[in-house]
Amino acid sequence: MRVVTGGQMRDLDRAAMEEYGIPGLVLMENAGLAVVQVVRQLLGDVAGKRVAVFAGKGNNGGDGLVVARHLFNAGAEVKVLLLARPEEITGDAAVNLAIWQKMGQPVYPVVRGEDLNAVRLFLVGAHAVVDAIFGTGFKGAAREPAAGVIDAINASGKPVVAVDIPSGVEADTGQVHGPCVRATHTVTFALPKLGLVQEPGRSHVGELHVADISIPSFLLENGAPGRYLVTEKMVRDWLPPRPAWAHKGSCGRVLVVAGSRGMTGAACLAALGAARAGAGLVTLAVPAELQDVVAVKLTEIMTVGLPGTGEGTLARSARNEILDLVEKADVLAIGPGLSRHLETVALIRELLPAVRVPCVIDADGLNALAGDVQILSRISAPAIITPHEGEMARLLGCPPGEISSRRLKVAEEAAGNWGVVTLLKGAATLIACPGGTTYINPTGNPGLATGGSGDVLTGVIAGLLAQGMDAPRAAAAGAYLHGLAGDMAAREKGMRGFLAGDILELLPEAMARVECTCA
Ligand SMILES: NC(=O)C1=CN([C@@H]2O[C@H](COP(=O)(O)OP(=O)(O)OC[C@H]3O[C@@H](n4cnc5c(N)ncnc54)[C@H](O)[C@@H]3O)[C@@H](O)[C@H]2O)[C@@H](O)CC1
Ligand SMILES: [K+]
Repeated sequence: MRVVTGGQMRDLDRAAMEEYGIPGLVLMENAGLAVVQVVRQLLGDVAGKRVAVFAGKGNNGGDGLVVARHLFNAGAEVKVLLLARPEEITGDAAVNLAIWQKMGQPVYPVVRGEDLNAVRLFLVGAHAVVDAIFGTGFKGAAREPAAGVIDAINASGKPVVAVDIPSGVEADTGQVHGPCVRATHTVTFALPKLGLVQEPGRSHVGELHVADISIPSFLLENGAPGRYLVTEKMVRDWLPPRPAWAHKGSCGRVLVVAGSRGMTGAACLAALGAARAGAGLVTLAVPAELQDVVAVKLTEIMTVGLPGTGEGTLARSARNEILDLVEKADVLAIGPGLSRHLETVALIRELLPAVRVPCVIDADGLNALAGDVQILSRISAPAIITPHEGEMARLLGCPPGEISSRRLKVAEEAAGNWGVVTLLKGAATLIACPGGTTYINPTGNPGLATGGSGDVLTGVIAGLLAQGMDAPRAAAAGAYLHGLAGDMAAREKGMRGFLAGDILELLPEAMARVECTCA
């Protein structure tokens, strides 16, 4: 499903109105009706229920006035609290305000500090709150009186249905710079906005509903490069079929180059991730002194010992042996637990430009490139990098704190500049592709912040690549399935304590769920 900025949504609204003649009032009416539907789901019969509708001075407030009218007609006791003077309301919102007033219904302006007492009083008796204060036109931090109203709504503990976006979230970034409504439900119109699927905005959304407001569907999903939320259906459609005549040689061979003394777990988890994702054959190559250790840990994975340094890391002299192994593989996954030993760093830097199969580069495979990141542009095969924010900061040579507020921009610039699929881990994981498409992954939970989780992801992506998926889809589907397995682990074992091994255990079930569910 496509995800848009506020500006892109305005363009779509405008196209619907100007090119197709759909009046703005019709869009606003449909928007309001969609919100009413969710309020009805929440309250059941609305007759006699008290609903506080907070309306701002823009079109989001206009939507709120439509909601108020329909709830009133259904018998609800509706209070409209207007965060503006009535004369400040213009356009379609003013039409809906006039209708409301002609129906003999009052509006309660909230424009001064002392009006907040009345707001708190209304909230005490309310069964539900409709937040139509700010929509896609909001930027920065809410000023008074909206700031105080938002705090009062949150303090009330009442269920809140946000109109289009919780007030206080910036639609384009998900940034929250001041007071922000914590919604139980958000009804967004036509397409999700970027701010609804990126933190910290995402945590304010509650249950997300995407409502049709009659914008022609071909305007919304035109298949052009853009930002897309990964859905279960997309992953199902992408997963390569496994034909009846499949044999292990036809399901892809993955070579995992990973591990160092003290970091054998990372190597094993990556190898198992590839196998669990369905790769036919997986070979794990580690420094020779570790081969016996990993061979004991792994039953289904083949192991190879490579020349090592005195510190138990891969030696520079391993280059040719690795390239020979790569020749026999369909995919290379490199990086988990390799260490930052100078010789190993040199090996990685020399090796990558010579690789001719699709590869996934993670962890120390990426750390090795810090300071010489242009090596990525010299990889001739499709490549996927999977940094977390710290690794990305190292690659870019900037402080780690500078990534989190502009994750989307960072990932998209990296993909464009380096010509590699860039999977930036975190909530939500982003997969930016050199072709201009970015996928946003909705699955996963904070429990995934556990050692080894990223190594499993590297393996899963490599396993999907080996089965014939292209790099963007393998990365996006890998993130989706890995997050889904994490969500299942959280449900089964509790979010705080599940381990990377639990993600591995649940991957087959996550894939089965995606493959079997009907559209
Ligand atoms: N035809 C359309 O464009 C449609 C728009 N719709 C609704 O309209 C919304 C967008 O409407 P608008 O563009 O009027 O914008 P908003 O309704 O989001 O209103 C923005 C208002 O808030 C003010 N504002 C911005 N930042 C502020 C801050 N930090 N503190 C205090 N005030 C601030 C602005 O000056 C502006 O008056 C959508 O979110 C959606 O709910 C829907 O009715 C569907 C159709
Ligand atoms: K809102």
